[in-house]
Amino acid sequence: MSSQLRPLAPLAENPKLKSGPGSSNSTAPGQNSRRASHSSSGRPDPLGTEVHLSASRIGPGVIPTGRMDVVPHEELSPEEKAKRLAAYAAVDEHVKDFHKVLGIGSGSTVPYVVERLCQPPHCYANSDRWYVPTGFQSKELIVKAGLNLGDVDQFPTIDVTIDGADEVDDELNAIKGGGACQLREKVLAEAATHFIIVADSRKDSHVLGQTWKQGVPIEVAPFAWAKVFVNLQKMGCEKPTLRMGKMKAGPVVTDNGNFVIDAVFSEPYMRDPAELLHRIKMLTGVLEVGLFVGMAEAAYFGYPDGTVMARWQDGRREQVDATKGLEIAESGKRV
Ligand SMILES: O=C[C@H](O)[C@H](O)[C@H](O)COP(=O)(O)O
Repeated sequence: MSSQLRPLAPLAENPKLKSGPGSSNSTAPGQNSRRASHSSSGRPDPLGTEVHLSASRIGPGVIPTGRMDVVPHEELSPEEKAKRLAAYAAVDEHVKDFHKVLGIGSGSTVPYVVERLCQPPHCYANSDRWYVPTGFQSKELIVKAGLNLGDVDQFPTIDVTIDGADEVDDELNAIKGGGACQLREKVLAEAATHFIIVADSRKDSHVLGQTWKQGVPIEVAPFAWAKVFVNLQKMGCEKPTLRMGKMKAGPVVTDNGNFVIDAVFSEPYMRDPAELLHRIKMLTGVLEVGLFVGMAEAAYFGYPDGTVMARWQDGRREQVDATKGLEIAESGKRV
């Protein structure tokens, strides 16, 4: 029977693959053939290396349009409107034309960040700008919007990272990782010159743990999860839980192939997030903790009444105008 089967052509001899995406002969849409070390702005690639082809465009059937469909603002729920307004305000206040590398966070608020970045005036800088994702979801957002996709190993210094949060305290410390992205998110937050949080008003809190009741998300090496679990209990964690998948038997597996333990700590622990972070991180098997302490420069909270409150690390609070991009959002046009 095997004699009837024709052997597959080696990849290099397959004419279809020779000019296909990812081939070294191909000139895929967008920036595939561009060397980051010689960008049109003359800005050098931080590592002086050629951009990886795989980093430019991904996914079968993905057509980078450079455009995004915008849902008319009036069609959104009050919570979604609040997220959009917070995202628009943060982009308008913190992203400048000269910022050439942006970090894009994860969650349900961040799509509005990308939406605004695809609108005037920000979109005019996009051909010469690189976007670094914090996980699968934001990678998809970047690719589908037709933006230049980069990675943190190409751009270990990022101009601005904008990300969501599960809860933010009075000092802008945050719980993150509700979507299990905290490891990459923290790397991109740390790599950023400016790390900005966007959220709706439900995340605006005084002490961590007051509104986010499911605990601190901790990414752990799979083989070590039970050991970390027991050590968290010994440390005083009231209720560690191995996060389980939905529509999947077994635990959630992160974009990095790890597990997540959600660890609830009582208020005295949560009032000193720096100490708690340090202690959890010292447990062998822990890869990253979803406590972002002293990292955010500002946080933008959208309220259901259409206002946006910006909070700063020095304690300043100010209401900001978030309506600049709404003309486009209200029309529901493609941008
Ligand atoms: O792992 C996920 C992230 O930390 C998210 O940024 C966080 O869960 C907030 O997400 P959302 O904007 O959906 O509230």
